[in-house]
Amino acid sequence: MKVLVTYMTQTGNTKKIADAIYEAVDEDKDIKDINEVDSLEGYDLAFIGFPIHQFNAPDEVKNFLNNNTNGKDIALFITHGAPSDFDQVSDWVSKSKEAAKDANIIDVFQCQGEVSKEIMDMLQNSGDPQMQQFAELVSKGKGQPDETMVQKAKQFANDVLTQKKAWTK
Ligand SMILES: Cc1cc2nc3c(=O)[nH]c(=O)nc-3n(C[C@H](O)[C@H](O)[C@H](O)COP(=O)(O)O)c2cc1C
Repeated sequence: MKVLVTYMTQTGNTKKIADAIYEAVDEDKDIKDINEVDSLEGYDLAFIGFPIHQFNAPDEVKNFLNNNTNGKDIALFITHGAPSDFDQVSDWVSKSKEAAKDANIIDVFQCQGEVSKEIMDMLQNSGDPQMQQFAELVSKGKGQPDETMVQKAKQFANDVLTQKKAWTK
């Protein structure tokens, strides 16, 4: 089986999870920035990771999912500034999955990722109480994804592979 791990990252959080997944995969495997991937041809399974931007997958990721995942077995991994159990996270995940609606999405991993200082400053200085409240919420994610999350991501990768193998038997 040939496996691809591909990701978009700006500050390294999603790449940290990508590296953990790649390490856990005990198959013929590649890891690539999403900008280096032209298609999923030749891969039996792709793990596709990205951060949430403005409550959704970034446009370039949505385009990639729309254009490349039709009929493919994929698993998504998503990082965001909010805590994992924040009630809006499931909405953001659903919206992201919508962009890959013609894929077979085996599973989705999501976790908190520390928000860059630039974004924190922007939220704090916005003058918008809702944004400032959000800044307070995401400030608790300093140091995420941590080692516990890295281990969870590895477990996720193993579980996805087990499911994929069960189907292709
Ligand atoms: C432009 C921008 C928009 C963001 N919007 C959200 C958001 O809507 N919800 C959220 O929880 N985090 C948001 N974040 C935080 C990132 O999703 C989070 O820090 C993520 O882990 C960054 O991943 P990366 O280091 O791989 O780029 C945003 C970050 C940026 C830069």
